[in-house]
Amino acid sequence: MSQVEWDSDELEEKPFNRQYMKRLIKYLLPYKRILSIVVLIVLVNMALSLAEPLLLGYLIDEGILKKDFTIIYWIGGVLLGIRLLGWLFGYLDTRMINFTGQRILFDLRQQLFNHLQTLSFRFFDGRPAGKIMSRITNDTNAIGELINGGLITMVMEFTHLIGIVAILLWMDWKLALLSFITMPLLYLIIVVLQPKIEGSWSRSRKTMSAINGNLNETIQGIRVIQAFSRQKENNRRFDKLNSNNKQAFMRAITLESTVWPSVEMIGMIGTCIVIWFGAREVMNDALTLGFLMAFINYLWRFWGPLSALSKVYSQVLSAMASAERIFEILDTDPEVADRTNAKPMKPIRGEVVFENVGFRYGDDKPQVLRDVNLRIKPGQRVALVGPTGAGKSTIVNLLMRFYDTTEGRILIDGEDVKGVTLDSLRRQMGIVLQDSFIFSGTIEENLRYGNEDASDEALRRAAENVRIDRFVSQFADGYQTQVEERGSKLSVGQRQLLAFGCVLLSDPRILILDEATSSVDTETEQHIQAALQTVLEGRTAFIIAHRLSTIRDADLILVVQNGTISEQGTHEELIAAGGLYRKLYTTQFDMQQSLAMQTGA
Ligand SMILES: Nc1ncnc2c1ncn2[C@@H]1O[C@H](COP(=O)(O)OP(=O)(O)OP(=O)(O)O)[C@@H](O)[C@H]1O
Repeated sequence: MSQVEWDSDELEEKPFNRQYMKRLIKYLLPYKRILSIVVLIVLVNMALSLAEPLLLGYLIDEGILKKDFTIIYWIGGVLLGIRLLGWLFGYLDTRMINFTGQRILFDLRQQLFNHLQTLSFRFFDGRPAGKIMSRITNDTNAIGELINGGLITMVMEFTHLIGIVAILLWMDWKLALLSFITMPLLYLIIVVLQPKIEGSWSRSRKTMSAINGNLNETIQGIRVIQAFSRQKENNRRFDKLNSNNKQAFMRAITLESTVWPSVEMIGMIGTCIVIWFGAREVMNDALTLGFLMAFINYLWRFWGPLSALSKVYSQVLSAMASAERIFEILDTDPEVADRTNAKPMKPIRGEVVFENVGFRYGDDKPQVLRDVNLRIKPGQRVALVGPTGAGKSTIVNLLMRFYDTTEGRILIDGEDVKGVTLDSLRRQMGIVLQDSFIFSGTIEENLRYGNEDASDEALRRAAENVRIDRFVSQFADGYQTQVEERGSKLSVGQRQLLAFGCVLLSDPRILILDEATSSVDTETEQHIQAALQTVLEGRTAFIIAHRLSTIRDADLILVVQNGTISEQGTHEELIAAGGLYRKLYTTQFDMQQSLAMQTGA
């Protein structure tokens, strides 16, 4: 599978690829019965509609010219019947194909979503969330459109075209060939201009997605925009994008409005040749009037399928681009996955050992950790400190098995984490990130995120222990209050407390905590610290600490520097050692002192 570009502008069309088409057709197989019925109905409908001009010719020759009203009534009735049947078949077809198309879309989207959730962090690194989302929505839609409309149009219009050509040749091959004289001209117009039209539609769509991207960024960043008074500059940028879109659209529509009328014009030349030649034949009694009318009627029907097919073709090409992107996701295997002989992790006591652990985020990326050796006893409270980018988060990422070590191994209670099932391991571990993620739903649902079956009593106790009961009771709906995605209804401190509550309820044996850097008011800070003491009790804990004052009583402090543990010990030991920790501590301490003096606290 080719490497699909994620950062650059994604191509909207790709050449026809038989392999992708075969894979796409596999999604149709479970519905082959219903699809065969659809195709059958389409073909019957097409045959009925193709009979119309012949019936019309018969009506003229045998009914009108011979003044036979029985034939006129009969043919009129049959034509009406054909249209009625056509309407009924069309209705059935549309329903069936839309139903099947939606089922296939449903299957594809579900498969993608399920697969996406199994993918490792490395997949998401460097792949913008917006683009992943667009793959699941836009790209599946493009494929859905092809199935819904495209494939049936293709079958229908192709048989229509073949049917028309066959009937024309059968009726009078010389006259048919004469009317095809203009074909090369037509071919030239379609081949040269149609890609240009598609190109300009594609530009129009691209400019539209630029508008969407800009809108998205503006809404997400509205606070920063207003804070920096950037509205004017933003308006200018948006204005440019907006007029790009307008121009692209106008060009597309101008081209489109010239091509099809010219195609019809050329078609008319063919028809005129038939009229000039055919009329003479009718006058010489070599052809009947009804025959000529039927022939011309078929000629007029020729352009519809041609235009529909050229549109379907570009639909196929854009579905190829979508298929490539979708299959790239489906073909990516999760890097961190259960080994075939993985066993469930026993109930964890909490001993953690790092043995010569080394790590890099990618083969072409620099070494981030090297020779990390640690031995943590069950229940120990470990603090990780060090400059930004030193590797603290990486250490906990490895412990959670978000990534696998590239060198060395990590043992929990003597078990190599790579040898146990991910589910059994992660269920016994908990993590609270700096920016606690709140899912849309109620506060209770968020609390239960790690343990849906917790009793109401346990929920209440956890909430009290982390002191969220106080602010929750102020909401009219209490624990049933709906919180929005990313928890914008809650303050930073409240979100952190909620995340603690969730972790407490899921009762992990090893807890990882990325201490919030954002400052909260002193009272919330005290709440957080008190809640933290409860949450940490009886668990092995790793705390990535930014405020060194909060970790003075940690059992072990690890100083991470350039991907290695440069110092380790208790606060007193490290201060006495006079290394980096002492430097960091005294700098922070001095800063706090001077801040306190300035604010008069
Ligand atoms: N997903 C990633 N892909 C590639 N490189 C990464 C990734 N995450 C982190 N890094 C790199 O690994 C190094 C260590 O990063 P890490 O996040 O572990 O540092 P940290 O000590 O936690 O920093 P901070 O205190 O700022 O959070 C950095 O140089 C960073 O650029």
